[in-house]
Order: sequence, then C-alpha cells, then structure tokens
Amino acid sequence: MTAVPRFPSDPLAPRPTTGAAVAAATTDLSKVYGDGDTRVVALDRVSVSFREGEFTAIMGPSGCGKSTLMHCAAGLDSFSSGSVRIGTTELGDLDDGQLTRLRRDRVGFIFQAFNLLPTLTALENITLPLTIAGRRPDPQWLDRVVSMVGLSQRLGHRPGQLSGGQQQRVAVARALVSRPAIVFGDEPTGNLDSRAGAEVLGFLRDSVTELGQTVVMVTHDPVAAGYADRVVFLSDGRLVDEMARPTPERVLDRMKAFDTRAHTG
Ligand SMILES: Nc1ncnc2c1ncn2[C@@H]1O[C@H](COP(=O)(O)OP(=O)(O)OP(=O)(O)O)[C@@H](O)[C@H]1O
Repeated sequence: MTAVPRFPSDPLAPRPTTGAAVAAATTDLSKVYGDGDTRVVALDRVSVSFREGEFTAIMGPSGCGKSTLMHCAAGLDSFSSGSVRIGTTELGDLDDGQLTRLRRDRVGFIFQAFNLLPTLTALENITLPLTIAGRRPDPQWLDRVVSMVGLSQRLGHRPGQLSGGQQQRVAVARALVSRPAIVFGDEPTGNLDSRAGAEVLGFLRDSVTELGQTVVMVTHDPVAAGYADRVVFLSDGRLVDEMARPTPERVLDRMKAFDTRAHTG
C-alpha cells in the first residue's frame, strides 16, 4: 500500500508521494563474510525495492541477514557483489567521502541504542546532522517534527534527563530533521517497553503518512511490523516472501512457518 500524505499540498513535505518512485533498491546484492571454513554468505542475491512514502519492515529468523541488508542498503557497510542505489545514486560508484556525504545528507538512521550525545540537549542532538553539514534547520520543519514526536517541552533536556522512549523520540526527530530520502531503523524499539515502543512506532508511521517519509525498519516483533505497509521476509540470506498490509497475527503466522521449517528440516 502506498501511504497518501494527510497534507498533500504542504510545501514542507519532503517530496511528493507518487507511489511509483523508488527511494532505494538493491539488485542481486550479495555479502560474504570471511573465507574458507569461516565463510558466511550473509546475503545471497537479494533484489528489493523500497518505494517512496512507504513503510517497510524487514523480518526473518535470527542470523538471516536483516541487519546486513539494512547496513548495505544504507551505505553503512560494503557488499561483495550486486548493486545498491539510493534514489538514482549507485552506492558502488562512490568513494568513502562521497558515501559519507550521501549518508549525512540523504539518509536518516535510528538505532536500538538511541546513539545520542550525552552532553548535548535534545534540540542540539536533533539538529546535529544539520550542524555537521553546516546547514541551518528550517524552523518550520523543525517545529513540525518536534511537535509530531511530542518533544516541544523537553528540548533543553539532556539525554540522561529523558526516559528511554523520549530519547528514542529525539533519535526519530534527528533522523527526520534533514528530510532524508529514506530513514533506516535497526530494531528501533528493541530497548523500549511496549508502551514506549508503540509511541515510537506511531511516530514513524505518522512520518510516513503525514510527511511522506520513506522508512525501512528491521524488527523481530510482529506487532512492530504491523505498523508497516509491507513486510519483506529473509531466510538464510535470501528474500523469500513479502506481505502487503501486514497485521501482527498474519506476520506471526508467517514467522511460525520459519520455526516449523527449522524444526522439521
Ligand atoms: N562481521 C561479521 N563477520 C562474520 N560474520 C558476520 C558478521 N556480521 C554478521 N555475520 C553473519 O552474517 C549472518 C547475517 O547476520 P545479520 O546480523 O545480518 O543477521 P540478522 O538477521 O540481523 O540477525 P539477528 O536477528 O540475530 O540480529 C549471520 O550468520 C552472522 O553470523
């Protein structure tokens, strides 16, 4: 399903949601770690597209290659063969400096461990990617992102003065503030209780529905996957299935099929 922005004429929206454009894609992407006895094929010719304005969850059994796929697709990790593109930029053509700039300017990240700087306030953490890039925040956009994640009253607090859920909301705002082409989350609710996790997932969902953001999230949690428009399933480094309009129940059933196969095969 392609999410329709709630404010389609909003001039601040990052880019129109056409439903057809691809924010990022991999083609025959393979990643091999080690060699000889220690050789592990973490990704085996994975081709997947992430459409603009869509929220995709990546799922599959432990060790199937979810984080590796996310890291390669986000330009955080090198790959062995195949290709990755963000927008129309082929990552394999970039040198390290160009890759760093691409990540800084066009990709947002949310990690399980929040990764905030403890000496900076919430506001300083949120605007850090722009500060590093020498750019000023667009005040209206900043205000909108901060309001969306409910942090307006906490901007002067340092991470140590915030709950885990509030810290992850800072990380969500930081990921959105530069209006990246795509936001990647690696188990973004892994360190949160279910209520705080639901809030963060709700904000990610809102960023897709209201702001037209593209989000790709690795998760183990069928409930978290239920916030997505689509789930792609990996198994043993391969893309094996896909589900549109997932519900936690359907995702859980699909995950159980992996368990059954693992136990019987
Ligand atoms: N740096 C590395 N060196 C060697 N092997 C690695 C490395 N990183 C990952 N692997 C292997 O690659 C495979 C895929 O790992 P990956 O972390 O992508 O899986 P995952 O699906 O994200 O796992 P989990 O759900 O447990 O976090 C695993 O077999 C893992 O052991």
